Amino acid sequence: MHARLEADDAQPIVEVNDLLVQFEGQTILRDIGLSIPRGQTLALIGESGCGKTVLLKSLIGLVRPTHGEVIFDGQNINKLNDRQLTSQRIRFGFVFQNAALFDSMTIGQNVAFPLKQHTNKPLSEIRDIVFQHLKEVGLPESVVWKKPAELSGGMRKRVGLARALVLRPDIILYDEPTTGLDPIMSDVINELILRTRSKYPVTSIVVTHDMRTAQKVADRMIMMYPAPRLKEAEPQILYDGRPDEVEECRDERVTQFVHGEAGQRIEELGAFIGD
Ligand SMILES: Nc1ncnc2c1ncn2[C@@H]1O[C@H](COP(=O)(O)OP(=O)(O)OP(=O)(O)O)[C@@H](O)[C@H]1O
Repeated sequence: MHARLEADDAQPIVEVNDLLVQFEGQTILRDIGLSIPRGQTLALIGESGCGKTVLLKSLIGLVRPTHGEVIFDGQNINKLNDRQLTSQRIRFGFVFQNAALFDSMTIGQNVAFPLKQHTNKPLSEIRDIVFQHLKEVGLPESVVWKKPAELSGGMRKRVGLARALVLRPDIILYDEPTTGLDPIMSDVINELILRTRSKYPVTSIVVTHDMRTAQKVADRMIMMYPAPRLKEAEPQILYDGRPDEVEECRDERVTQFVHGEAGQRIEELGAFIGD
């Protein structure tokens, strides 16, 4: 039993092999190879439109690869039928950029929603789980009767995190968790990502444009580059390493991105400011 557990732990939770995704002949992802060990917190960075969301959607089977495969917990998700896919998808928790709460429901109903949809737990237990998770993300019990519109952006994000956690996911996908928040609330969210990881044995993928978030929460950082602008045979992942070692990367596309410098891009975009 013990040996089996060790073997399972050694197997990456996600493996992407030779992934190619094209839409109407346009290549968005090419030759992506990625192995994510269990428990890792991976920050995924890269400029707008480089394919981060398409990669996340590929991981959960919402985008079908043109070529290659995605293995989730030992199963090729591209070979699963709809029912099997749904049962795998509930092992993912999503924290969306805009929290994606149901406006017509109360906060309590929002957090309870996945439990009602996917479990047969009695209402009293659901209630307890909702209160416990609101507490974990630092929200008072009184928010349970409020509607999302009555909460600040930071509070809504925390409700989104509580909702993502109630089914005890194996993997959490955070989509730009700090976008639109002030620096203090951004740090609150970063702390919650870290605390979630230390409390639960969860694997996390954090899509972010915020270097402070990447450097604070992640064990590993990957920077993607838009496929159409790559040189032939160049890998699409330009950086794969520790966030705090990114300064040592020799590729100036990486360091410019990290420092927020336009570099060559201003010329490539054909931007014109009269001189
Ligand atoms: N279903 C689709 N059909 C056609 N093109 C698509 C589809 N989904 C995404 N794309 C294209 O794929 C490219 C990558 O989009 P994606 O949303 O993954 O970028 P991103 O890196 O997540 O950007 P952002 O940081 O702005 O969210 C874009 O050019 C987009 O227009």
